[in-house]
Amino acid sequence: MKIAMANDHGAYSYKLEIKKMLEQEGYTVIDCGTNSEESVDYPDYAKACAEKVLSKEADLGIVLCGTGIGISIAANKIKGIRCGLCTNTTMARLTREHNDANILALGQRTTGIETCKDIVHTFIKTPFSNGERHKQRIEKISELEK
Ligand SMILES: O=C(CO)[C@H](O)[C@H](O)[C@H](O)COP(=O)(O)O
Repeated sequence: MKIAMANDHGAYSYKLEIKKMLEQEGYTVIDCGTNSEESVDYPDYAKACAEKVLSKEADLGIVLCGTGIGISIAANKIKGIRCGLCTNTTMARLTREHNDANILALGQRTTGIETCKDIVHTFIKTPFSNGERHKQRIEKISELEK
């Protein structure tokens, strides 16, 4: 599985730690930056990750900023992206099962690293439930993009 990752300066160290974990587990990580703690604008990195997911170069994406809020708002502006900001594993499971989220958002300043690692594992291992009611709702989200 290929996973695109992108972050702003507020989540650089979490990106490195989660990227290392995923690579050690055999996942391919496409690192869309940023790669320092120099201040940057999170929408640029949300876009970079979203492009990898939409082009299918990556199966899923993970975006990180201080809270996960800014970068998830930006990612969700991009047509075809369903980005779920998660602070626990139940949210991670349900955003895959119910929303078929294709990008996970995490916050370095708000969520502990061990929790984030558990969230990442749950997110990438949980399939969409394929439930009819969920498909219908996701179709309605797509309608909102038109
Ligand atoms: O978008 C955010 C707030 O919801 C993120 O936490 C950003 O990382 C944050 O705004 C960056 O703030 P900074 O003061 O420029 O480090």
